[in-house]
Amino acid sequence: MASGSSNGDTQKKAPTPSPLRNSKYFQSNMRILITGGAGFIGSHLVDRLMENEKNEVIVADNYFTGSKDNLKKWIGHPRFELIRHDVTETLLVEVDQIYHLACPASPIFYKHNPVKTIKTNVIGTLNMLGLAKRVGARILLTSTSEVYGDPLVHPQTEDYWGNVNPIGVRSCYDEGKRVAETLMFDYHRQHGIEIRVARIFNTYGPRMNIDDGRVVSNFIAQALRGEPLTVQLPGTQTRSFCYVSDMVDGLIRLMEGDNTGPINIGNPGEFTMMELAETVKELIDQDVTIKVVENTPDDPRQRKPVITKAKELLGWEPKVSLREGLPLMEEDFRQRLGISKK
Ligand SMILES: NC(=O)c1ccc[n+]([C@@H]2O[C@H](COP(=O)([O-])OP(=O)(O)OC[C@H]3O[C@@H](n4cnc5c(N)ncnc54)[C@H](O)[C@@H]3O)[C@@H](O)[C@H]2O)c1
Ligand SMILES: O=C(O)[C@H]1O[C@H](OP(=O)(O)OP(=O)(O)OC[C@H]2O[C@@H](n3ccc(=O)[nH]c3=O)[C@H](O)[C@@H]2O)[C@H](O)[C@@H](O)[C@@H]1O
Repeated sequence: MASGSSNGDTQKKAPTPSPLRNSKYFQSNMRILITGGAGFIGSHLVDRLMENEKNEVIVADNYFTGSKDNLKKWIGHPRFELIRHDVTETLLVEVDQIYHLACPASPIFYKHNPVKTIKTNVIGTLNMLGLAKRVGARILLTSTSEVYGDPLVHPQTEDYWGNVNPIGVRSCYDEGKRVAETLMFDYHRQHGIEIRVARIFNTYGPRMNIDDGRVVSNFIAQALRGEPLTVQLPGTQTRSFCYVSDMVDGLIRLMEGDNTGPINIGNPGEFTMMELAETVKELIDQDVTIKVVENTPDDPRQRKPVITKAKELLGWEPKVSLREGLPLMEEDFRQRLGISKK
């Protein structure tokens, strides 16, 4: 039985997987569903899981912020399947593990249709838990550091309950993810489902949408186009940035380990947005200017993970520093924008 939940471990027996899984004569592969697998983190997770020849990967995505292009090297591969599917509808597949990522992550996208965002988080997670229950699959939710809201405790540990505005413009996402976490733990306690909950902190890397609107992709695209870097007020707000390969490694360790979580997965290096802009300017183009612009409501003022649990329980810590990761992302953005180095 998985451990690590301070929220009451279940006595329920987990649902049994398909009899074929234990068959003496049928050498089955591990079947893994990734919802949101056409997106930024999801497509890197697909790449990593496909490296293992014992894995079959099924991606279900509605392409709202993701794209087939992110998965083009796997389309047609015999161990890979891509389904256009919206997780707010039920999905009938036979799988052993579910990585449930489907949800727009950039604030400009999740605020674009907030009712859809909350449906994705609540109905989408209910549907995936129902699937996990029916087929006896283990399910991992990619929750977020946004469950801590505008945190009054700094840095953030997993036992902090957060400071979230329940009726604000970010609530569709942060309250949506909080309900998704609740559903995960209720299905675990009530039905014995094997759950894993990751609280992801700001992650960046190649394949982010160029016009995604998140800060690292904005600054890199702006620097490459020779446009001013838009630092939103006050500029002293902080974030901790994790490179995507480290994130994928953490998610797989969490799925494969014995701990339910929630576990913070992020890079504890903390930067103000002004420091991030200065770093991008120094690395990419010292001639670009920095322009201070209005912010959006309820923007968290500080964010930094405590990763003691991830270190102790998963043997995980990030390896790629911001100064190492930014040039890797710059290279990818240069190729996609067709801008070569001066
Ligand atoms: N990147 C980060 O910094 C970060 C931080 C915290 C949590 N997360 C979480 O990680 C997950 C992936 O984030 P990302 O950065 O790759 O974002 P992303 O927007 O690139 O990927 C999300 C994917 O989900 C798909 N999707 C959205 N709504 C869907 C729906 N209703 N049905 C099916 N598919 C749907 C999108 O098309 C996209 O492919 C999300 O759950 C996000 O909340 C990300
Ligand atoms: O890690 C997390 O938990 C969350 O992090 C991000 O949310 P946020 O930190 O608000 O992401 P950004 O939009 O990249 O903003 C980061 C900071 O940069 C600032 N910013 C953003 C864009 C910009 O052009 N300039 C700028 O200064 C914002 O005001 C904010 O303070 C993600 O987009 C969420 O999906 C994720 O759940």
